[in-house]
Amino acid sequence: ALLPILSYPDPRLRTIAKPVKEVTAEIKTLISDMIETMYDAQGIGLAASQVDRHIQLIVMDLSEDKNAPRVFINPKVTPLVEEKQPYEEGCLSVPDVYDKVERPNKVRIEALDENGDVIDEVVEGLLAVCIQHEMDHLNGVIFVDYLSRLKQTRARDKVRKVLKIREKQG
Ligand SMILES: O=C(O)C[C@@H](Cc1ccccc1)C(=O)SCC(=O)c1ccccc1
Ligand SMILES: [Zn+2]
Repeated sequence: ALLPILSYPDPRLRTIAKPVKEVTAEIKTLISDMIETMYDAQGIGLAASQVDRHIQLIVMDLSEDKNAPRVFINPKVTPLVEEKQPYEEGCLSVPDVYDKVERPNKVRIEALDENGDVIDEVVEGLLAVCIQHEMDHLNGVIFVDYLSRLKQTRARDKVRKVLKIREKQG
């Protein structure tokens, strides 16, 4: 089922997500709903925080054909390089706002997948950028927090406009 995505600056987006204790049937349903919602919103990632579920769960799909979803449960991300690179980021909770954010572009991901199996990978490039963006969501951080006050104000105004237009479209 499609889930509503919280929009910036909704305070619920600031909630700190709790670890997942057990991958229950309910969580498996949430995982498939999040994947469906991510594709519908044309995203490459989605954190449970964005659908108002405050558990440490991320879904991502960077594939061309949108047919290779990845699930990360209780993820831990460790930067492997000091140097930060800028990348033009967007966010499904801040629609139509894109801006450069500097992040390390090589990280280690330790997590569990949807079967409870261990994931321990070194990733670079967009995958590294995206997993850090999603991890931020689980810690109540939104990419606009890294931008200037002026850009944050513009982002708020932009989201308000986009939501009004979407409401009219029904
Ligand atoms: O809000 C989210 O977490 C999803 C977000 C993930 C993300 C995209 C790009 C850089 C960092 C994190 C999106 O999917 S935004 C929409 C999108 O598909 C996209 C935007 C910019 C570059 C590449 C993809
Ligand atoms: Zn986001």
